[in-house]
Amino acid sequence: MADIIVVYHSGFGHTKKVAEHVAQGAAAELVAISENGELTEADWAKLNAAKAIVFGSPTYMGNVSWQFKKFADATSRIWYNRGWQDKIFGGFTNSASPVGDKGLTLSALQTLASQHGGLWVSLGQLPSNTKATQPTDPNTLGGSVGLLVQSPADASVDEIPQGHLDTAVAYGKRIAAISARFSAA
Ligand SMILES: Cc1cc2nc3c(=O)[nH]c(=O)nc-3n(C[C@H](O)[C@H](O)[C@H](O)COP(=O)(O)O)c2cc1C
Repeated sequence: MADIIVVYHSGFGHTKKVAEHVAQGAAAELVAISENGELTEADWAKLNAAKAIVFGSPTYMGNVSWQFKKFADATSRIWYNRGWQDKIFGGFTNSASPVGDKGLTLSALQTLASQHGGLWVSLGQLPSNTKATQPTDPNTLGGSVGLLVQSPADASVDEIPQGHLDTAVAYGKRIAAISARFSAA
């Protein structure tokens, strides 16, 4: 099984695209939360065996999607048994507005990781925030807690700004590098 799992929900494909880029950077396996907010038993086994878990959700109405929340609540038995204690965690969200209350979603992801006794990986990248900033630059949304991505409301899945996707790959690489440091020799 893969050392790193990116578990995500995506209603319309944009967050899936972000998840694919995080997974590319982390050499991770993707696990999709279904439209009913569920995982297969095989997927749960992958999460339980992973060294690192990366949570991904679109921001819907200023928080995670209900499907992601259903998944989060379904981890309560694992929480009780401390099944994910001391795993590495990261998280990302994607939404239409540059801000769009994405911070609340990231905070929910970080809190979920913390409830499980996890070690949270911040974004670890400087913001691109000068007048000269271009859409191809990294971290133009200035995230720090985790990865923020904007998919403008009229953007197709193929129109997510490249800089945001590059930032996703870099975040995945950081999670993999930190995970490797925590691996038993
Ligand atoms: C029910 C719903 C609520 C949304 N709420 C927000 C929001 O609070 N902030 C925001 O910036 N975008 C919001 N959006 C836009 C989505 O975050 C955006 O379209 C995102 O790319 C969807 O990702 P997905 O294709 O993975 O589902 C909302 C969209 C939907 C369908």
